[in-house]
Amino acid sequence: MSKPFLEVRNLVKRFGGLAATNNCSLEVMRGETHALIGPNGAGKTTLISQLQGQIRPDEGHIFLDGQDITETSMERRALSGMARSFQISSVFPKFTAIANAALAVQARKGDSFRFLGAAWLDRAMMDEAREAIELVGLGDRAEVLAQDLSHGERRQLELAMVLAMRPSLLLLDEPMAGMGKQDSARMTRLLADLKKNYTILLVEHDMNAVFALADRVSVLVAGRTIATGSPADIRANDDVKAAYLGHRQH
Ligand SMILES: Nc1ncnc2c1ncn2[C@@H]1O[C@H](COP(=O)(O)OP(=O)(O)OP(=O)(O)O)[C@@H](O)[C@H]1O
Repeated sequence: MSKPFLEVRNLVKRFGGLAATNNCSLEVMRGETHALIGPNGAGKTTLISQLQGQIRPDEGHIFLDGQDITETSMERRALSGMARSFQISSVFPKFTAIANAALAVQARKGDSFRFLGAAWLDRAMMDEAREAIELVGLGDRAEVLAQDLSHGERRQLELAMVLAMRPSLLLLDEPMAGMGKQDSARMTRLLADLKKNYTILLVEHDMNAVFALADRVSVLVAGRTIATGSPADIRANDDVKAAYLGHRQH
């Protein structure tokens, strides 16, 4: 059996008396699309924040490609390929889609977002930015200001910005949030295409998307992984069914 690309071992994060992740363990194999599901408040976002390095665990370890990164800074994790989807708030509304993607390329090259230097004077960076924009299907919207994009298109732009980081592991926290049926379906198709080339950890409430995309699914309940398996296994798992009873998803 090959080693996991991402391994989470007994992660604990407490907020006061509440353990948001409570001895959480998880393994994601290289090339896999692994979905993380669970009722509201189960600790999914807290787990992703610990993987990204934004929140430090109280206990436990995180390994990326065999390296213990539990104490590694968020910046170093990003540079070593761990990329969380940008939130809409990190998109610059008055910049074009492609300029936003260029800033993400620039960030990968070690410059801060704050130094808006000459990102768009650098031909190579612009080519990379265009490639990312085209990968997410926004090629013909490249010159549109981010503020004039639809909600769905802005989420596509966030994805382009993550891809511009050349990630080895994509952490996607609810990429379909706030989307209508049509946009969700488009994002699902886009991710189905991307999953061929990336290792993805996907947190998502949209079960149609989860079951369409995931190679394996882990179920988080009260901060702990209660089951991991194929989508078919998870659908049939009695513990999972019980955990969801009374927890309607939004
Ligand atoms: N910064 C914080 N301070 C205090 N409590 C927090 C903090 N962040 C999260 N929590 C609590 O930790 C628990 C897990 O929250 P988290 O957002 O990780 O769950 P989730 O599974 O992502 O939920 P959802 O599906 O609703 O997004 C919740 O009870 C939440 O209220």
